[in-house]
Amino acid sequence: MYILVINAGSSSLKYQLFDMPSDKPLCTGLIERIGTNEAFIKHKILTAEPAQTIERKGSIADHTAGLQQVLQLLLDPDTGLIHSVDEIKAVGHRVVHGGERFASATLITPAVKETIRALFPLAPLHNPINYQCIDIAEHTFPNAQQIAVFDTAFHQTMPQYAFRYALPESLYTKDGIRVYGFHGTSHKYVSEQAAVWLGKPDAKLISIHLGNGCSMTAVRAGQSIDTSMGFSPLAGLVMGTRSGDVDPAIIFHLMSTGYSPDDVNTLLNKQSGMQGLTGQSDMRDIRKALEAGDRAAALALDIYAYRIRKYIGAYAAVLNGLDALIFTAGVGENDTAMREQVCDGLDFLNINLDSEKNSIHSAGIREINRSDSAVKILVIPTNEELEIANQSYAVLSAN
Ligand SMILES: Nc1ncnc2c1ncn2[C@@H]1O[C@H](COP(=O)(O)OP(=O)(O)O)[C@@H](O)[C@H]1O
Ligand SMILES: CC(=O)OP(=O)(O)O
Ligand SMILES: [Mg+2]
Repeated sequence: MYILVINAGSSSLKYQLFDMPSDKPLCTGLIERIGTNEAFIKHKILTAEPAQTIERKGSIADHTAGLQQVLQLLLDPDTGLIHSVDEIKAVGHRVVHGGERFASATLITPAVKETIRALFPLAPLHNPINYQCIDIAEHTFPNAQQIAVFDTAFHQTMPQYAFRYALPESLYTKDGIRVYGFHGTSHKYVSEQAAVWLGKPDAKLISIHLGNGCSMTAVRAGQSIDTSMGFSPLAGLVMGTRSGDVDPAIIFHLMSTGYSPDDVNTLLNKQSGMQGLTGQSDMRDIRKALEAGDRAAALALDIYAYRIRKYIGAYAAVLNGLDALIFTAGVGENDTAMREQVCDGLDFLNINLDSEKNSIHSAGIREINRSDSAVKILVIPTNEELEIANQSYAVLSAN
């Protein structure tokens, strides 16, 4: 059975076509820098021998335009993997915010769509895009089942003392103001891989997802017990364009100087983080700036790494011990220097990185700690699409 998975992030769209239940990927693709004139699509056909890659560069205005190009590639008379839309039996969608309603994946009904829409204000960079992708997929594949897999679901195991803010109770009970946490599909996937790698189902883990959005999760025995994003994906670590943690009083101060609520929202979500500190949000560009001697880039990288180290300390305390740190997502998997900087000076926690192992790139799971390090340091490529395909298949099997 063919399941198409659509993973729309804030600036990218990733997709994979799987033959389920064998987990076999037939094609995989990525669109990056959506919303710019330098967008590009990389579409890899894995059934060809050797694998064939089709690349296109140019302007892609938004996720809708991007997804339409993906559908053309899938249905292309020469290189397409499907000849009729009905070959795809289900479409699994990443949906970032599921509120408290969804602790697991679900079939998309009009009521589910309405809930996703009601959560737009809480995930303004994500839920509207996820909703658009669902609309397009329903239209393009009218006979396929549509399934939503939520970033928030994995974090529904957090204890109340971790997910509640110190605010009047009615703001939680009536208005749903609490920590939800995000990137749950990725944290779940890599923490399960780590537990298998360690041979320890009850492992104490800190999962560090560093993409455009960045978050960390403390995982004990396969369950999320705390996470760095909060009510929205704006809290916690320094990100590509998001500030992460700031003193809320800054917001009132800005508003007293003439910022509107919308201005502050745009400032913190789109003009802050690495973008605000350096003028660029993509870590590869920031690394180039650093090489060229840019002092703002050096400081921004220090702030980015320092924030991660603070959360490692906090989560080691919350877990009362630590078996492994996991680095994942674009920056976590690829940025050797950032992993080195994060782990430097954590030897009191028995976290000891091996610089040589850290600098070797290879596919699959890698252990980059010294052999005498009590805490393992793992690089685990995330695969949110595979996790979404598996959860979607499970939903279909149960219905
Ligand atoms: N080789 C690399 N070195 C450093 N950063 C990288 C590298 N490859 C990708 N990245 C960074 O990873 C980030 C994107 O990560 P990704 O997980 O794809 O994000 P998202 O899913 O949020 O779009 C970008 O900041 C990009 O610069
Ligand atoms: C929730 C979130 O921040 O997602 P992304 O990293 O894909 O923007
Ligand atoms: Mg992502």
